[in-house]
Amino acid sequence: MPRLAIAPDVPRDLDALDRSARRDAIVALRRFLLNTASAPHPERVRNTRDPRVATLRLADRLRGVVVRQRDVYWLLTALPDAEAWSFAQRHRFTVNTAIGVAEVWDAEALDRVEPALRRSAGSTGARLFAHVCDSDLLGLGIDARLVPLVRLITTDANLEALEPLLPESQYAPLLVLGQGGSVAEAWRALDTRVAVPVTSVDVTDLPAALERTPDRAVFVPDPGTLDRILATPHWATFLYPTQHRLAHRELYESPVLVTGGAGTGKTLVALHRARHLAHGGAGRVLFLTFSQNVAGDASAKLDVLVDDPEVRARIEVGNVDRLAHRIVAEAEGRPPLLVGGPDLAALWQEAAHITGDEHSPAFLLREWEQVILAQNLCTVQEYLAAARNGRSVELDHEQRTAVWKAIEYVTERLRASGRRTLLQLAAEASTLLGRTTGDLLDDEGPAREPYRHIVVDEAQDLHPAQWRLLRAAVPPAGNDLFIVGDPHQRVFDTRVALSTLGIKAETHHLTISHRLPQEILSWGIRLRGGNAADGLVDGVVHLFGFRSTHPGARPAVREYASPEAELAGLVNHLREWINDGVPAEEIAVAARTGEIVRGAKAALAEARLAVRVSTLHGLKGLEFRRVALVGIAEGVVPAPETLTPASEDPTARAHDVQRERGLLYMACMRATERLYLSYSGRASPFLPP
Ligand SMILES: Nc1ncnc2c1ncn2[C@@H]1O[C@H](COP(=O)(O)OP(=O)(O)OP(=O)(O)O)[C@@H](O)[C@H]1O
Repeated sequence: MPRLAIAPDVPRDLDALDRSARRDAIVALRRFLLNTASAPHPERVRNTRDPRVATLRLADRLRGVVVRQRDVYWLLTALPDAEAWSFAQRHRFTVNTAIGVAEVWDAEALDRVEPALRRSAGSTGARLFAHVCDSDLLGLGIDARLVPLVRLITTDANLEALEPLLPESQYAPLLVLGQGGSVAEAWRALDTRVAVPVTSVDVTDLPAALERTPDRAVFVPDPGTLDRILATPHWATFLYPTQHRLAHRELYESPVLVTGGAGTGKTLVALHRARHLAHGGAGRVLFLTFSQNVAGDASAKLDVLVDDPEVRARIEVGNVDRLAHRIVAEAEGRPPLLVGGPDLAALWQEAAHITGDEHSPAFLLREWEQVILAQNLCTVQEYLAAARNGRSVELDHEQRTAVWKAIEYVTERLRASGRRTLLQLAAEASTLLGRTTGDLLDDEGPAREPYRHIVVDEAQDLHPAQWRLLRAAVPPAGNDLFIVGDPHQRVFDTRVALSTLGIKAETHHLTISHRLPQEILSWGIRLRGGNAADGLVDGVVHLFGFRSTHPGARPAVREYASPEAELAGLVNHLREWINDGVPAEEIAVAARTGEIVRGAKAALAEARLAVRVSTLHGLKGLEFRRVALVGIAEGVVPAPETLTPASEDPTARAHDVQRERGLLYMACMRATERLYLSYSGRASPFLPP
């Protein structure tokens, strides 16, 4: 039986066909897989650079190009006859000598650029790779036939022009060396191309190389798998090498933390990891994300990703608040009551008052959440002795006693009315779990298994009380916690290093955004300030090396004379987008305040533009082709009422400003294609000049 591996271009090529040609091609591929009498036969092509190349006739005037070795056929593309023959003649195929991945070369194009490179090299003695010896190039897997060409490269521009002609496993190390990086740095770049680590490489074994190249080749064991691959998006089948390596490792001895900039595929890695763990069958998998909104999105993606209903049933999707709610409800026999925002605010007002208004309600709330609940301090003695990390205003013994009294006032009132906050619920739930054998974790009945694996998305915004709950919800063992997050996109007030909570995680970092065009990404980095962010990791996470795979349009920033003119401008802009052919459901509009959101909703409803409108927070974890952010004005972003007065606590204020900046940055980073921002009056101070 032939074994078929398909490249990511194949589903795209078939999608571009008319219906009947597509259907014929799929039927032909099914026959090929089943090796029936009517299956297409490999047909030799004259004058190929690689004798293993052949074509398969898939439909009328349509051919698939395959590279064949032993029983394996690597289907690269499906094209009209003449184009398929030309593709087959132009390309050659190799196995990278350093990392063992399969490589595709447009050899004809490389032959064509050689004379130009030789001419430009003749006019200067400068050589971009003069500082690198041949053995280092060869050691990095640079193809022996490419080395003479590399020696002709004189400038960065020469090298950049070669990018589209080279396999990424060749270009990535050359780029680093060309920019003056060391051989060790070039190795690190090459490492991003490794999905399956290898100890020794047999360059003659293409089938083995394909197994190590999951972004370029996926084996199709049966027609059912073929149908699934053709029916699902690229991300469901073809993970990029680092993503694949992270998601598919058999065993992580300790918890894992994957950080990375916006659109680097963290959520996709987390979803693939959940599938991998559920397939392993060692026990239930809990996939947690921050809000119910995003949980719905994750659940839909898992439905696409996991076709076996039994495996899918092992993965539960939720958010941490729901988990806490459920555990407390089950233990207490009824759903817990939550306190509403205005009632809680009133209680903090009263608490500030009874302690002589020495501290503002906001100060007391922060002290409660960031010191007391964060460290699970239960008595005044514990509080008096506790470290107050991140709080810059010193409190002496007497002041701490007064603050404790104020906090006790609020917690007593809550207790008396039987109400709790979500963080209290999380703390309560972890205490309850500590006393059970895990039966509180089960929806369906008592005495079932606790979770065996927890996968956490959007981890940057979890509070220590919530982390303690997650730690209690999964027994410490291999593959217990798989965590992904981006501290630069934090939108709440938590900046906790996992190690301080007893979660010693192995960390990994993703740097390539597959969502954002480079122009939006670069502009966003300027908005964010480019500086490091803390939280999750020990130390800080940098934006260094964060880049995109593709170019695009620069963000459009528009100033208007009045809020009314701004909304009229929004309507016009959205009409242009719709006229460009962008479906309304792929457009999002967002603003910082509920009032501006309401204004935008009314204006868009009147203009009959049915696009999604939300707060900036409401965009968390989502993505849209086009994003419009309105009211990005001074006095609105940052929202003044969320900022601690500098006179009260300058550190808290700096954190508040950074959180608001992170919120706007996160919202900008949702756009896959176009970003539009507008304001009336003066621009938000966060907008880069
Ligand atoms: N392997 C892949 N195949 C196809 N598309 C991908 C792949 N990886 C990432 N992408 C693209 O990048 C987008 C972002 O992926 P994802 O949502 O997982 O990123 P993220 O790092 O979680 O982003 P954020 O932190 O901003 O929420 C995907 O929706 C998809 O468009």
